[in-house]
Amino acid sequence: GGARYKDPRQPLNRRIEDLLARMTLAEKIGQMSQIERENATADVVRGYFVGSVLSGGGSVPAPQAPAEAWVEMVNEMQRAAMSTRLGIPMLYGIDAVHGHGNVYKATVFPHNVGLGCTRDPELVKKIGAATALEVRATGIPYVFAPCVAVCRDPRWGRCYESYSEDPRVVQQMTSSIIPGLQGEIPANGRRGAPFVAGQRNVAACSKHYVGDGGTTRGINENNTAASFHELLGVHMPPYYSAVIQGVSTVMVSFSSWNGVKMHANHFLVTDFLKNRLRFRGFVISDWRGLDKMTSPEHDDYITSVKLGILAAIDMVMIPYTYTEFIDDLTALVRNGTIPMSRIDDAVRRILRVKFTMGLFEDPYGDPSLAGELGKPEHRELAREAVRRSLVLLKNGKPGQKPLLPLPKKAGRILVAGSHADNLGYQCGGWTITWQGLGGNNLTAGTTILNGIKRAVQDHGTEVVYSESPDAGFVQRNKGRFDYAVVVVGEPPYAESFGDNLNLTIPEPGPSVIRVVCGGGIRCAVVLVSGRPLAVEPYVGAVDALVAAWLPGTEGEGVSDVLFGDYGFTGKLARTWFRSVEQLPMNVGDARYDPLFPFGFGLGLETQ
Ligand SMILES: OC[C@@H]1[C@@H](O)[C@H](O)[C@@H](O)c2nc(CNc3ccccc3)cn21
Repeated sequence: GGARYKDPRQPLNRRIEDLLARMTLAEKIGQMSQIERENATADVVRGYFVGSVLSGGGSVPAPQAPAEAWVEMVNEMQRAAMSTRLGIPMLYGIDAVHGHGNVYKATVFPHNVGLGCTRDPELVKKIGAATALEVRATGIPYVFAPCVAVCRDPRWGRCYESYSEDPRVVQQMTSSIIPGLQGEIPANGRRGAPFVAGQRNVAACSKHYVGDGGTTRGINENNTAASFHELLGVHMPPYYSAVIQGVSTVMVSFSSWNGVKMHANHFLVTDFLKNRLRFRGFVISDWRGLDKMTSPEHDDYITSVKLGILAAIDMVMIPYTYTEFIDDLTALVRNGTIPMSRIDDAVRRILRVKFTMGLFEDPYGDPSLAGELGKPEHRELAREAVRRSLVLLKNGKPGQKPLLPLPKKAGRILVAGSHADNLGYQCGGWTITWQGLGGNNLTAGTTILNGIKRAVQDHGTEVVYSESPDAGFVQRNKGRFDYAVVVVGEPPYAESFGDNLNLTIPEPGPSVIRVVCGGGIRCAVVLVSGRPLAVEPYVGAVDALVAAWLPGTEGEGVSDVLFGDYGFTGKLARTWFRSVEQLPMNVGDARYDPLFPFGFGLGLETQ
C-alpha cells in the first residue's frame, strides 16, 4: 500500500512514527513478544502479531536440517507475519556464539575464551562476517551474540563465552566482532545508532547486561557484588564499545547487581544504558527472564512484568507462556500502571532496528546463500583462528631440548586421551544442542587425532591411537614410541551445568597423563577446556603443555602448530591460577600469584 512507513525513501523516524500511529495496543505488545520456534505456527504468529521468534539452544526444524529447510521454516513464519493488517515483518533470532553452532555442518569457530588469546581484532572481524553469512544461509537475520561478559572467576559455567578477564581485551574483540556481524558503519554514518549494512549481515546482540561475569564464586545467574566504580571499570566498558559500533540489541543478564535483579534494574537499563550511553536499539530479556526475577520463579508474575517493562526491557523472550505475558501487559497498560509512552518507546526501538536492517524491504531468507554454510573458506578461517588461539605453556623439561615442534618424521607415535578423537568435546557447549555433545557424528569437522594423522601421513610415521592406554601397554611399548600426544580436558557444558568449584581435570585425564607421561614416553599434553584448570600437579611430569581451549570443528589448527607449520602466538587472556583457593584472582590484583600470568605464552624457538 501507499502507507508512508512502507516507503524506504522516507526518513527513518517518519517511517517509525507513521507506523506507530497506526498500531493498536495488541499490535504493539505483539512486537514486544519473542516466542520459541516450536510454538510459532502461522496462526500464533498472525493471531498475536508476534514480532520475533527464536531458536533456543538446539531448537532446529529437524535433526541435521539443511540450510534450505531452515530458510523454508523461517519464511513460513514470515509469510504469516507479513499477512497481518500492517504487515510488520518478524525478526528471527538464534545463538550463533561460535559460528552458527546450532546448525548441522556449519563452521564451528573457537569459543571466545580462545579468540581472546589471539589478540587479533582483524581475525575476529572476519569471523563475524563469516558467521553472518552462515546465519543468513539459513534465512536468519539476528544473532544473540557477542557475549561481552568479562569473566572474573573461571568457576563460572559460561567463562568460555567470555573473551577475557581484562575489559580492554573484551572491548577490542567486541569492537571487531560487531562490525564483522553487522557490517562497518560508513565513515559518514551515525555512530551509536543501530546499524546493519545489508542482507549479508545480521543484527547483533551484546550480552548479558551487565556484570554477568562477576558473580560470587562464578555462580551462574547469581549476584555481582561490586561498587558502581568497579561495575563501570570492569563490566561496563564493552557496552560503550558495543553502542559506539552500532550494536542493534542488548540482552539483559539473569544476574543481579548488589541484590537487584538486572531484569528489574531501571537505573542501569534506562538511566545508564538508554539515557547516559544513549543506546538507541532495543533491550531484550533473557529466556524467561521475567519469571526468574522472583524465587520461586513466576511468583507474582504480573509484578515481574511491571518491573521488567518499566526498567525498560523492550522485547521479552517469552518462549512458551506468551499469552500470559500479553494478557498481563495489556492489563497493566489498560489500568495505567504502565504508561503508553513506555510501550511506544519499546516499539519505536524495535521498529528502528527492523527498518534500519532493511527487514521491511527484505523480510524473507535468500536461498541463494545456502552455499555459505560450512564453506571451505570459512573452515580455513576457523583453522587459522584455532592456530592463533593456542597457548604454549611449557616446552621442554629443565636441561632437555624442547619437545615442540614435533617431528613429522618419526618411527611411531602414540596419541592418547579422551579428547583426541572427539569432535563434540572439542566444540564444547552451544553446538548442535544447548549443552553440546560427545562423539564424532554430531556435525562435519576434523578431530585433533585426524589432524595429527594428516600432518604425518607422507612421512612414513605410524600413528597408534589409544584413548586410555594402561600402564602395562606403556611399559611394554615405551621404547617403541618416539613421543606421545595426550589430549584431555572438560566435557561440553552450557550455563549452570558448567559451574564448577574444584576445576580439576576430569578423570580419566589425569590417569592418562600419569600413565603415558610418567611411563617414560616424552609427551605433549593438549588441554581442551573452557577455562584454565588445576594443572600444577602435572606440569612437572609433562614435556610440553598446550592450552587449546574449545577449538571447534577445525582440529587441524591444533596439529598445524604442534608440528611447527605455524608458530605459537597465543597469549593468555585469563590468569592461570595455581589452586582454586586463590579465586577470584585477576591481572592487576594486589595479591597475584598465578601458575601462568595473564599475557603469558611461549613461542617455538624455531619460529
Ligand atoms: O538461547 C537464548 C538465550 C541465550 O541467548 C542466552 O545467552 C542464555 O542465557 C539462554 N539461556 C537459555 C535457556 N535455554 C534453555 C534451553 C533448553 C531448555 C531450557 C533452557 C536461553 N538463552
